[in-house]
Amino acid sequence: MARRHLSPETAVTRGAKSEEGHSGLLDPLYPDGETSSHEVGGEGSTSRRGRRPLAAGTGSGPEGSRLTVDVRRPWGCGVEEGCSGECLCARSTEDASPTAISMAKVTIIGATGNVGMFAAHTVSEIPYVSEMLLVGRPGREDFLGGCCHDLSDSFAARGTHVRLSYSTRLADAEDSDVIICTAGVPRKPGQDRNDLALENAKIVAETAETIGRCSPDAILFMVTNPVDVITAVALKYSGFQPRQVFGLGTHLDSMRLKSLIARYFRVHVSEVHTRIIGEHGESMVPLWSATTIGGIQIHNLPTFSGLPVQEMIDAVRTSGQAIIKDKGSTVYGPGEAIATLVRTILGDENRILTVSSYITSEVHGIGDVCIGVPARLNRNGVFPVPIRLQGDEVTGFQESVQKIRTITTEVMERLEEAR
Ligand SMILES: NC(=O)c1ccc[n+]([C@@H]2O[C@H](COP(=O)([O-])OP(=O)(O)OC[C@H]3O[C@@H](n4cnc5c(N)ncnc54)[C@H](O)[C@@H]3O)[C@@H](O)[C@H]2O)c1
Ligand SMILES: O=C(O)C[C@H](O)C(=O)O
Repeated sequence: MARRHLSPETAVTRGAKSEEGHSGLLDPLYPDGETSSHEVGGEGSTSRRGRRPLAAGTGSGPEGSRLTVDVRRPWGCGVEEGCSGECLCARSTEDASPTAISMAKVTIIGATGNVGMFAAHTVSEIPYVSEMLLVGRPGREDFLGGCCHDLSDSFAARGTHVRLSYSTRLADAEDSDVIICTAGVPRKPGQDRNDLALENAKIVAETAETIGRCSPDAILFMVTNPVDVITAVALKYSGFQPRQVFGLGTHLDSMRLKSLIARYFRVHVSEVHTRIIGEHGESMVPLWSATTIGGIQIHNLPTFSGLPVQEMIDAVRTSGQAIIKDKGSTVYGPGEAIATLVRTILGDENRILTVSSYITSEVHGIGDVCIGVPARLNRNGVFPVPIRLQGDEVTGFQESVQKIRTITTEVMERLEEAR
């Protein structure tokens, strides 16, 4: 697969050209109509990977907050250079990142669902995405076609272009750089995410096996719940390396806590840096030791003593179910969180975000489980960052790991029995 490599400078030039109305570059290797899936390109849809979308960048600061200064500087505003991760973990030659930024194909599996559909919109805004494939189940062709049509109208309004296609065949995900999986049943009011484990594991095991065969170099991003268990299933059945598979994990929970803290202290969300690790679920663990406001450790703020810590954590724990009860599903939070992570990978940003990742011994020697931990994300995938926790955080994390490990083992056994 030929790739077009863009340095940041060429990226600007091409963005500017598109703004003036140029239709983009022709890639003679990939004329229109070559893919087996259904394509919905706007007028002037020309190359498979070579288009430079016009979308403004929306860079992410600590734990994913968007920095407005990033607009139209998709490679970052420079202020993040200090948190590239290199000071925290030695880089091996294995994970050395490419220096040029290449355009990417992103596939969304489960694209007819609430989260998949909105993720298609948010991911299409990422300036490194030149091609997007929406995958749904057989029988949903009209719906998928309608989604592509609707999205391409939004591109016209936004002034961007991403080459869009849809398919009901997973094999068309071939050559994807990132594959996002939102396929699976969502919980109903009153259910726990873990109630979905076996049903969704069956769907994901089959999906991951196919992806492992047809797109062996992709990075597989799991959203389906219970996301930690499902990430482990995807890792096993894809046959991928651990760096290639991760889940949305506690990134969304971290965003929810960030929002509550910012509101409490009446500061802009970008001033708050916080993390929740462990299960994306009941046993999640807030890291107050890693929480800062305006760069000041939260314990050093006199007002911290008045912070309703337990209420805040309870609110984060119950956020998903509260939204599901009121409006049926969570969409905007996960959709934006998905885009932040995809952008961090495709932009080779090396930011440290909290995702569900396979750990060996990075957190207090605990390992052999997929769970929410701080990890460095770049074009080569996801690399958990070795950390030490403080006080209650250690026992909280151990308990969370134990819970997820038990459910994962049970699900893996049941999957094997069923096959
Ligand atoms: N990790 C997170 O933070 C997070 C956030 C939101 C949603 N989710 C999870 O994402 C999943 C999707 O949520 P949603 O609200 O979009 O649900 P939805 O019902 O709107 O969409 C489900 C999607 O999965 C597909 N699907 C269902 N059964 C399938 C099967 N047997 N084979 C193939 N595809 C199948 C459907 O066609 C649809 O595209 C759920 O598991 C939900 O819990 C996770
Ligand atoms: O809560 C859910 O079931 C959906 C998702 O995990 C969320 O937290 O929004």
